[in-house]
Amino acid sequence: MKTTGGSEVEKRNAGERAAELVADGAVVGLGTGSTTAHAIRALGRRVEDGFEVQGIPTSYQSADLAREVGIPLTTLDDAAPAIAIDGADRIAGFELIKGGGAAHTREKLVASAAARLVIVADPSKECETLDRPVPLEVLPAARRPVSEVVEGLGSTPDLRLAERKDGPVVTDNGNLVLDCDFGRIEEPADLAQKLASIPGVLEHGLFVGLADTVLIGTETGVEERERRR
Ligand SMILES: O=C[C@H](O)[C@H](O)[C@H](O)COP(=O)(O)O
Repeated sequence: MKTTGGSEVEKRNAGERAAELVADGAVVGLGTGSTTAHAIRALGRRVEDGFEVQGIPTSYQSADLAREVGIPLTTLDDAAPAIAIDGADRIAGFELIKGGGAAHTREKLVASAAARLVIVADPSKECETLDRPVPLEVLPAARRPVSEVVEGLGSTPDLRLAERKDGPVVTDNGNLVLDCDFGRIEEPADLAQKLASIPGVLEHGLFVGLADTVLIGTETGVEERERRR
């Protein structure tokens, strides 16, 4: 259920601008997805030019790409990111739905540890009110009980199926993903709290109060928004 409606130029403009925001010597959280990939490649080019950064990946995808472009990797055990760069599936102001690539658990961990979270996206991700299914990463043994609780909250959970294998998507952490459609989410903070309290839910894809900067790439440049604290 990836929602990658934007053009590569829009994504690249956002990603490359985010890479410019990284200071020499910084530890950077490396998000997942097609837009963040542009930021990782741009950071790799800066590293080739002598820039020193260390990346904390949020998935196999971002770790492999970082290695490919020469970004040294570290972990949250060893370093705290000054900045994290990540994509989003839906953006309403500074509130997000993430997890279209099933990476939202580690993405939220790294984003929460970072001093600044920069979101990169194309204009197709923007909306007035969050309105897409919210991914939940759930322990395999918790699929049925979690589904029942989520149904009680007014959603019909949908087990995410793999595209190139029979059966479900299995996350990088060995769990399942339930995509839960709540319609228009008028109170994301309230829903986030309810989802976080369900036993067996590792993490949900609502990111509330985490994003500091939103970079929307366009065909000709980047629109930048900074959250006032
Ligand atoms: O699990 C995946 C992530 O939350 C991605 O950051 C999100 O799906 C956006 O990906 P993309 O930039 O490819 O649209």
